[in-house]
Amino acid sequence: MDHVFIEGLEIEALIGIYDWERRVRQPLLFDIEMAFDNRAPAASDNIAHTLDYKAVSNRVRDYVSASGFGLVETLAERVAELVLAEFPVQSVRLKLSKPGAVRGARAVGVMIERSRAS
Ligand SMILES: Nc1nc2c(c(=O)[nH]1)N=C([C@H](O)[C@@H](O)CO)CN2
Repeated sequence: MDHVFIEGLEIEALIGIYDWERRVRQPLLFDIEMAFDNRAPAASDNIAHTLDYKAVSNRVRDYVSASGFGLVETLAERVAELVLAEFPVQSVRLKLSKPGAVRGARAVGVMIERSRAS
């Protein structure tokens, strides 16, 4: 299966379980891989036939910027649900990184993969 991907999408959000984290926005990084058959857009050279990575990026940015969850698990799940519900992808693999959250680690976070119920 082909994929369309978005790598290193940086979005600031309210995220975290500690009191101080409820008062400041923190940077998050999203890597998103979406299963999508690219043969139709390749044949037509028409953006209308693609899974438009810019449209997905804008939608994810709007959602994440307005969110305020405690756990990265919750946010990752909601973003995967949104992508599956609003875009014609078979499945989505999502890595959510929270840079600088743990001293000594470049980033921490979660990776999930979700498929459309068939
Ligand atoms: N599995 C998780 N562990 C932790 C989370 C989380 O969202 N998922 N969150 C925190 C704190 O918010 C942390 O990021 C602050 O540095 C701790 N562990």
